[in-house]
Amino acid sequence: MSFTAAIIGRPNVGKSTLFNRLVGSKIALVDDTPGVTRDRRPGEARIGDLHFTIIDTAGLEEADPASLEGRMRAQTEAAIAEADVSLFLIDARVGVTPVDEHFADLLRRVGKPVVLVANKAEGKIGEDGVMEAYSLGFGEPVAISAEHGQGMADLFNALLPFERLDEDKDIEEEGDEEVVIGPDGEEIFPELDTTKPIRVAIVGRPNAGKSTLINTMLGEERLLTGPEAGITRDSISVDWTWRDRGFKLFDTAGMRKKARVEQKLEKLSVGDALRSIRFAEVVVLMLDATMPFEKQDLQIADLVAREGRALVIAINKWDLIEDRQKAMAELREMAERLLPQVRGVPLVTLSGLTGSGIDKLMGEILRVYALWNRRVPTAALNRWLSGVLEHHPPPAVSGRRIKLRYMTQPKARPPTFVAFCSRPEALPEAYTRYLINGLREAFDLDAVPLRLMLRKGENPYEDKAKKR
Ligand SMILES: Nc1nc2c(ncn2[C@@H]2O[C@H](COP(=O)(O)OP(=O)(O)OP(=O)(O)O)[C@@H](O)[C@H]2O)c(=O)[nH]1
Ligand SMILES: Nc1nc2c(ncn2[C@@H]2O[C@H](COP(=O)(O)OP(=O)(O)OP(=O)(O)O)[C@@H](O)[C@H]2O)c(=O)[nH]1
Repeated sequence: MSFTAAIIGRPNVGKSTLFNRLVGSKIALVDDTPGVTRDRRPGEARIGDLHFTIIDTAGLEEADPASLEGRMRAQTEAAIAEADVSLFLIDARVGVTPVDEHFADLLRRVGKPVVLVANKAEGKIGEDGVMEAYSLGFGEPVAISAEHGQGMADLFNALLPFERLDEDKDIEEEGDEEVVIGPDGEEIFPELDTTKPIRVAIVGRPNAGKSTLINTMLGEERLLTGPEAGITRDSISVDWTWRDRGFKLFDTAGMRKKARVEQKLEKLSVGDALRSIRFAEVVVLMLDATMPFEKQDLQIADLVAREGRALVIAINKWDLIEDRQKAMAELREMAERLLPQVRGVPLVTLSGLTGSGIDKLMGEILRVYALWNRRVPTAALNRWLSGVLEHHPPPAVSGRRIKLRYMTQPKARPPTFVAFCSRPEALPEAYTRYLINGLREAFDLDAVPLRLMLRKGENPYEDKAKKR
């Protein structure tokens, strides 16, 4: 399964040329006259074995910034809306122009992912333009030459995180199944399907010991020998059974280093981590006990929280630690201080080399998986809410009390709650945090990310109740 990218940029930056390069057949017109191609055009693009849909927005008349309104804006907005990511092209030979800046504003306002691309970067003339592109505020530009096919490997790496695995959709769509209402009005939630393998990604910095752990689990040198280059990425996972429960284990960097020799993998990119996180239901972040909580570890933990996956932190190479009690106290302190966004996340010490601690790790994986799938009955939720409102009601903002009326959990994976509120936009952030922490405590939902959404409105079930 693939994703959609939109090529965005002012006329003549080389959008059609890039489109042709990626789609591989000359179906888009290329011309020196600005505005030569027309309308939005989708094509099936390919870089290496990365397949995706690309939308070209070429062919919009040159307009001065003031009149970026109109056709150009409408086309661009439509393309951005359709796409998972925008390839924002500038002309490295010209540098950043006011029209580029207007496109940048537009993209920023929409707030969807942007990959900044400095085209026509072949040779020396483009160098200044590439540097200038940083000023647009979309991070490091990917320097390419669409005409000469340069920079395609970098573009590949920049787009890789957006590739959607087949599993992605399943993960997102499960957990909001229809809830059956029983004879007494109580909700009957679907049972957790224990026949389905639990998808576990093992992520961490190079050398943390991911491959060693998986090899020990599997009891064979499987990762070191396979998989060969060219195997589809979707199938890079290994099946494993632990105490009658099926697992699919996934180790990106360790496996892909062997699978993709063309890629620079000295350092684990955020894109790599994001891929495995998306694949997983439970993510095991593996730290090296001799140098825990480095910047990259924290970044990965943050990604896991943002993607809403269940997290277990595995402290590996525990066999090397002498004063374990002291080390554990320090690790707990660090986790609390450095990772407030994943409060309560389990820390498991182990040695992938000797195999000690693996049972403990598996136990925690099962525990957080169950929590992550947890459904709280609406009645219990609202009983809890009325207690909260009594003891610690929302504050008054600009002289008026904010009313919270009703709460429900429409989905799990991760547990996601909706609260109906008279003025959601005015409810202070601190109060939302208070509610989330309260939910954690009341329903034993520590250790997994929780989502709380505020909706404007009354209790949606009140009318029904009255009618009855
Ligand atoms: N030097 C150089 N020229 C390029 C490169 N890519 C595109 N061009 C040239 O730039 C001009 C414009 O390219 P197009 O692909 O038509 O640009 P566009 O952004 O689609 O333009 P509109 O259709 O006007 O929106 C053409 O003359 C291309 O040959 C490149 O990588 N290097
Ligand atoms: N003492 C000790 N060493 C370990 C342990 N686990 C792994 N190592 C060593 O750490 C080094 C890195 O292990 P790998 O399993 O290759 O690490 P990785 O995280 O898969 O690394 P990449 O493939 O580069 O991402 C190897 O030399 C292992 O022998 C452990 O539990 N204890």
